[in-house]
Amino acid sequence: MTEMVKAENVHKYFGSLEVLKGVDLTVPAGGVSCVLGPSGSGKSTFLRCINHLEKLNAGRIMVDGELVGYRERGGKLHEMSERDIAKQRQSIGMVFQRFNLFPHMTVLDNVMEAPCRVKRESRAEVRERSLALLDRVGLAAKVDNYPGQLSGGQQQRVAIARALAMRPKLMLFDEPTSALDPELVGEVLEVMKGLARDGMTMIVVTHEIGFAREVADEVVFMDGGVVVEKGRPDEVITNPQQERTKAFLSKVL
Ligand SMILES: Nc1ncnc2c1ncn2[C@@H]1O[C@H](COP(=O)(O)OP(=O)(O)OP(=O)(O)O)[C@@H](O)[C@H]1O
Repeated sequence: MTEMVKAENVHKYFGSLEVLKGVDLTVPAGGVSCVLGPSGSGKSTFLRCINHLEKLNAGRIMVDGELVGYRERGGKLHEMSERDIAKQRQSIGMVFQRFNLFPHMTVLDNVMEAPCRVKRESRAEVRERSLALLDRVGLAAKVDNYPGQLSGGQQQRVAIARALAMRPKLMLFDEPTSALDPELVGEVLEVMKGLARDGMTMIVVTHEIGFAREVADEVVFMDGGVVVEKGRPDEVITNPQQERTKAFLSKVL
């Protein structure tokens, strides 16, 4: 099994508040992990540590065999150079609750922006790839529109295409459907299911239990900065063992 993500004993503090208290997670290449848990349990912070948006205070994270961050408790952080961080971030796509597209740029230009600016790839190549990606997320007819002309679900699909345009080896989703009107959630989840079928490695923080049940290879339940329980969906969702998992699921199911 090739490990795409291996996180061990990750700790994160904001001031004196310990938000991650020793989180472990392994995702094999091509695997999908869905992270569930109540608000404030540290799910977003954990994703942000993987993507260098936060620095961990202790523990270790590897992505595709390369170190993201490492620190012995109380010791010095293994510092990656800014250049190595930038390079690694290019291989990790992230989709947030809020899509933050550039409002003054067309859908196509939003998708092309990062590969052209950051990777300096040829515009012609990026354009072809971006058009194919927009077709894949069902937005071939909208490439010349501006984000403000699209629904929330369409904008989130653009955000997914934008992340994919960088050809990531790992996709992180942080509650990608939480800001959407209920009738628009399904179209975004369908795109994500397609990605999973195509073998993309994904970590998905979500409250969509049905999606987790259908798509996840592993479901991870976090509460209070720790992984309370993890396993296959039929274990964690259908037959949870821990009281905290049962209490959470009884509220959301
Ligand atoms: N930059 C920050 N500075 C201080 N505290 C923070 C910061 N980011 C997050 N926190 C706190 O860390 C805790 C965990 O937040 P986090 O967003 O990781 O949880 P979550 O499980 O993703 O919750 P939600 O489902 O509401 O997004 C919360 O108490 C939050 O207030």
